[in-house]
Amino acid sequence: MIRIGHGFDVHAFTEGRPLIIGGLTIPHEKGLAGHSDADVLLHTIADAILGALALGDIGKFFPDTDDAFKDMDSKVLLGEVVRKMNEERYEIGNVDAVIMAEAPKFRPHIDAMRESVASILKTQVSNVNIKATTTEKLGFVGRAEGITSEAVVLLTKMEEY
Ligand SMILES: Nc1ccn([C@@H]2O[C@H](COP(=O)(O)O)[C@@H](O)[C@H]2O)c(=O)n1
Ligand SMILES: C[C@@]1(CO)OP(=O)(O)OP(=O)(O)OC[C@H]1O
Repeated sequence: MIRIGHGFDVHAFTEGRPLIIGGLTIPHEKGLAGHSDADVLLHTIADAILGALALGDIGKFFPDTDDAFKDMDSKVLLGEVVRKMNEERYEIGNVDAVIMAEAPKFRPHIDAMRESVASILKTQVSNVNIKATTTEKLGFVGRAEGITSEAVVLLTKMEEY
């Protein structure tokens, strides 16, 4: 049994916060605004997994009106979604994600990001692909107002012994 899910998220740039993407702090002059640490990539992957399981979205489980999730580490958030996925007896088949940002350049960080995401997802690095693109200076991403990300995940049913 396999299930597919799609995730999408956007966060605006802001001064005075670190840029945290894929669980890593990426050197940049601005970070992202959010109720949590605003890790747009991990939120996207969490939403894709919840989508595949028809469980809704991250706002349902981690409302941005709840102080408990203020400045939350999104590695914990995604870890909790992975726990729900395993509870439903599913595991990651593969993930393919894209980060859309005018800057910074993510390519030097992609391998470390894949390791970080794979470890949270409890899967092999070869099951995680992360891409980056600009939007050729078009739109809010092109004006460097924020970062957006999309992902698709395939989940596979765990073998029963
Ligand atoms: N924030 C980004 C954006 C892009 N890259 C890498 O550059 C390649 C070319 O991007 P274009 O948007 O000009 O097509 C892209 O394929 C990525 O490898 C990046 O690292 N960080
Ligand atoms: C993660 C949560 C909760 O702290 O906050 P944000 O960092 O604002 O992220 P978003 O992707 O807008 O939605 C999910 C929120 O509930």
